[in-house]
Amino acid sequence: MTYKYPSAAELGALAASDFVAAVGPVYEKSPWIAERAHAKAAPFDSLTAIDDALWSVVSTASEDEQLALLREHPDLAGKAALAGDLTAESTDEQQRAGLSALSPTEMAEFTALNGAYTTKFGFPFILAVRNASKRIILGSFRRRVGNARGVEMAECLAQVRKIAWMRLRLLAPPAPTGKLTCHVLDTAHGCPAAGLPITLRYLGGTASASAEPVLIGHFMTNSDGRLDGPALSGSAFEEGVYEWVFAVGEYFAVRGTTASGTPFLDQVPLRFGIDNAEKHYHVPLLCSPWAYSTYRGS
Ligand SMILES: NC(=O)N[C@H]1NC(=O)NC1=O
Repeated sequence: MTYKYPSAAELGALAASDFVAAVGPVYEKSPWIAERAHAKAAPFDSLTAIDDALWSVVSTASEDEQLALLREHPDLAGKAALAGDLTAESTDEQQRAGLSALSPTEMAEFTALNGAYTTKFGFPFILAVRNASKRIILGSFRRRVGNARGVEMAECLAQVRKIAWMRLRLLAPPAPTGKLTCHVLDTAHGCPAAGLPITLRYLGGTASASAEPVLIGHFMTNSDGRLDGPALSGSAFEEGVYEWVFAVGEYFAVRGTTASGTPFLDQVPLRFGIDNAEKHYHVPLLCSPWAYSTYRGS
């Protein structure tokens, strides 16, 4: 597999002006951060090393500089966004979160919250929204506007670092190493659920995704209650929202556990988010004809 992107080490070895041109935008309209990090600690051999060096500049900057950094951020669904006046990075993030398609009621709430928040704290509300949904964003906004200023200053700086990390990863995407697996256990009989049909669909890139689901495949658990291999791995495994549908009713009907022709648990849908496709996500299901539970396994 070939990448059109530089490796993290190539990015970290760039001369000062090229480094600032490439990495500068990860902190919104604040290239001084990349400049100082390069002067202090280049070259860097990994994205983590770049992230640490950038953050060390931000965390040791004066309070005035930190405030200036926060104030470079555009409001979420604010005037700049409406006027199409955002940086390329912010445009992408706000669009992916569905903020460019708000209903009039949602828009009115964002406008009111943006006003109340900025009046109270003197800087804009900041949240890393790339993989968030508008409901999650609004929930966080309503809660955080009630916080004390010191708490919000620290939270906004932490969010700014998250935004920078997500932007950094887009500059030099890591080789895909993650995978998705599952395991079904029959808690009515105390054994693996063998021969249980499962469907997997991809619902889109963000938690607000409402695009047509994409069928990834139909699977059947083996004698150990697992799939024979990962349902997704490598470059096919993308961040976003997925849904398993477990045919629990059919499984118990075939085993004769369900007396009635209308099982209580029929299909069990399980919608889950992947926010780091470099990781292994193991999604087990424990089920009986009457109950189920799940967790993020390993
Ligand atoms: N205000 C604010 O949080 N802005 C941003 N957050 C984000 O992820 N992209 C932005 O533009």
